Amino acid sequence: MITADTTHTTDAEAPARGALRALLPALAEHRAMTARTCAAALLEQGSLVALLTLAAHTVGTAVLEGRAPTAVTVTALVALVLVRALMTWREMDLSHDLAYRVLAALRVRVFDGLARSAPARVAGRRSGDLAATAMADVEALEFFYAHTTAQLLAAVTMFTGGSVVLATVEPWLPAAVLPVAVLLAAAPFADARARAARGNRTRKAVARLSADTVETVDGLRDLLSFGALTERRRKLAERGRQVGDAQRAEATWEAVAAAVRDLLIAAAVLGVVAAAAQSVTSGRLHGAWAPAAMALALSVLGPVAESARSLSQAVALRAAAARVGAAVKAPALAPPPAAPRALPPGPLGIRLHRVRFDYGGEPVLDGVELTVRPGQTLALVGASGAGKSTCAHLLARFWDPSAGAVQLLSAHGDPVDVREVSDAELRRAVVLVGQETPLFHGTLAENLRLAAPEADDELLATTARLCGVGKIAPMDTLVGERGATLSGGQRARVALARALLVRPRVLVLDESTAHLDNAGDAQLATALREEGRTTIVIAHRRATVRRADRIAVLEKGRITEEGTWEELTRRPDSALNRILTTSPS
Ligand SMILES: Nc1ncnc2c1ncn2[C@@H]1O[C@H](COP(=O)(O)OP(=O)(O)OP(=O)(O)O)[C@@H](O)[C@H]1O
Repeated sequence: MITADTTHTTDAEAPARGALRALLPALAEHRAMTARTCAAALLEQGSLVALLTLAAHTVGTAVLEGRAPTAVTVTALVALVLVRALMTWREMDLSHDLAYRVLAALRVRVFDGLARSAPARVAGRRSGDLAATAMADVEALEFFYAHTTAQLLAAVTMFTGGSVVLATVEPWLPAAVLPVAVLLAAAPFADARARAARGNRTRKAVARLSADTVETVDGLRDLLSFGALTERRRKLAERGRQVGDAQRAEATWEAVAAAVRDLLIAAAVLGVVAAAAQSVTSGRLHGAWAPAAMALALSVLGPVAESARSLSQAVALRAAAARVGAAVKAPALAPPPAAPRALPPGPLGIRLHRVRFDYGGEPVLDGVELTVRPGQTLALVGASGAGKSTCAHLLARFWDPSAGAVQLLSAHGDPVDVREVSDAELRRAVVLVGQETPLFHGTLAENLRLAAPEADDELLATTARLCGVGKIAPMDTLVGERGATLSGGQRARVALARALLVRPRVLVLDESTAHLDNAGDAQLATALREEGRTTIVIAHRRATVRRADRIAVLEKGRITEEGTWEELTRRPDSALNRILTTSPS
């Protein structure tokens, strides 16, 4: 059973808290680099804190005591400036390097997740939406990996160290900065739910815009011929506005949060100034420490505020993190066997045994019983929506039946459940060719070799000739994205040749020749028959059905009729005759 995709939250809903935490283990795979990044962040922040504090103390001493700074002090200040500059570069370089490495691995995992759950889960979702998860969401997480963890660690360390120094100078000075630091640190979590929900709204809006844009580009020809471009443009503009509105709402709240942060820091610095002034006037503190304490407070609170801002932004990324996490963890809908069984050698037959299947609602297949002997060609016939393609997808094990079994039969009739066969062996044994088999941007030869990269030029040429691909264009011709430079019939020929290169023992043709004219269909049928493999042909064309050794009719989720063309067409009231009345010749 295939259920609807549940990885998405509604617009207003905040995604689960754990979504961001789940991103952390990816850093563990780059422990050494994470440690170097943290060290660089510590040195970057530490050098600035030391520089500002020492400079303020030096100026205070110069003003109050009329003493010029010593050579050691000047050297220390210059050294701190250099360290700060060096570490700013180093920290940025390392944190981005780390983030890009993590993202590169994450992109592969998202792709693996999509591949694992394809096509069942993918079928229910729009390609633009999937592209948004694979690209935009992963990209958005760059901020989390490059600007959050190391900086937060360094900010906490600097603040703790700075508080200790302040306490050494004057025991109650930290009292002015501590409450502010706590408030700054708590702020991102105070409205985390609302912030995550706002982030979710933005990501949803971006995903919808992406899905509509991809659909528009794909369907440009039809939109143009129906004169529907203006309406589509209006829809895209509306989607763009929705993205803008969602982003504006985020920016507005971010601006308010920034103002509150600045206010808190200013209050803390004023508190430190007041406390230091009090201590200086009462004689407990040397006057030079007043500006130094102020500089110290400011320089340790700055990174805390910056980390609070980063955390706030990271909270808004929960939606992206949740979508990426769901894609990475997507379970396999056709899980691999624990102990794979080898397929018997020789020709393979097929048996669908009491197969039931549904897409989450009413059963599409409800006890299908069908056997195809090794080497036989069977035409599977049925009205539109009867479940023929679903049978084909079960045979290719895109997904598994909810009851019953899909089996491959040895020449002696011994069955092997496709669930027991390794993915690699099954892909070599059973090949499905659909009506809209996509071609990829590249040459004809590259498209043919997709399924059999090891195929040599001779085999390639023979197969291409067999399927009439040789007449289309030279093998090094670029076919354009999705085979856009080829006609429907030419694409069908390439798709069939590509399938034959695998030398499958079972070939499932789902309306694969529907784009061909009758002569082309007949020529390909001859080419395929010569190969002598077991074939299931799903077709509406009368001539294609007629050529099969046997014909099975699928109705109401079951095989209701089976026999040869002569047997089934002899009876005027047969289901086949009924279906063929509305089929092309
Ligand atoms: N991914 C899917 N999710 C939900 N329902 C689906 C999905 N794919 C197919 N269906 C439904 O399952 C039923 C059988 O579809 P299927 O494509 O197997 O029919 P078919 O006999 O191949 O039709 P056609 O001859 O028009 O290609 C239809 O009602 C269809 O709407």
